[in-house]
Amino acid sequence: MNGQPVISMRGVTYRYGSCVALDDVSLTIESGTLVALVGGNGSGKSTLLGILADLLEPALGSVECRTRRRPAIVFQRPKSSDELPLTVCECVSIGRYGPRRLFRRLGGADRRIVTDLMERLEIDHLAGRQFRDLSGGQQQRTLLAQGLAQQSDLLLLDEPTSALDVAGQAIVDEVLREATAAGTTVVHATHRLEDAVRSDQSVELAAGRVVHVSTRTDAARTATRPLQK
Ligand SMILES: Nc1ncnc2c1ncn2[C@@H]1O[C@H](COP(=O)(O)OP(=O)(O)OP(=O)(O)O)[C@@H](O)[C@H]1O
Repeated sequence: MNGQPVISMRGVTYRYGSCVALDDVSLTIESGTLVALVGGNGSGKSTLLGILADLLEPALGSVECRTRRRPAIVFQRPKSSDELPLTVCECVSIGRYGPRRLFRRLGGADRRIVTDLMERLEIDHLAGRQFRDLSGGQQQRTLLAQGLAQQSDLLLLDEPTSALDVAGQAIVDEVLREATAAGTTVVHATHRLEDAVRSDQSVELAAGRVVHVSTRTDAARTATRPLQK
């Protein structure tokens, strides 16, 4: 099903009180692609992720999300992260509890998924450490593993590599590529130009509006169209 439109947004506007965070945004995202949301501080990237995650309700416009599962969203730094006494392994395991299965016990298959992801993101040696005691980059890899553990077909990431060193970025790039190759659609907000260049589609926001979209073909990335008024 790769290449099918999985998200269609039409004329989406979102306001925080009098602040217009998204202004008449239209966007189509295909399944199995890596999409970068780029733009300066306050341009609307996190708000757009919140809309895609169905956490925020647009004031105007429509959002059609043809995913089979609930989207997985990974925030930069959840507010609870300094309070909850969770180990890295427990933190990743949270991704295996669906909304209605909070009190079920994890089975062997769940534990294997958690272990594999910790190995893949090279945090397995930190499994027993407290999440709140980790460095920023180690926390980001743990939260990404938690998002991937949900095995959603739509993964939404808010600046997943902002605290990572070069080796960590390479690991995450590879893991995200594997995820899209397996059919997962990944949308990530980023300030890094190289993330945008490596993505299949790059969506640039400024003051809540989409000002440019570019897509990458196998041969090269081509600027397709300046968007909107
Ligand atoms: N909870 C909120 N209450 C009021 N205004 C908000 C709130 N969250 C965001 N905004 C405003 O909405 C606009 C878009 O913010 P958003 O966080 O989506 O931008 P961003 O591109 O993710 O920024 P950054 O790169 O700094 O993370 C900004 O003007 C911001 O001040």
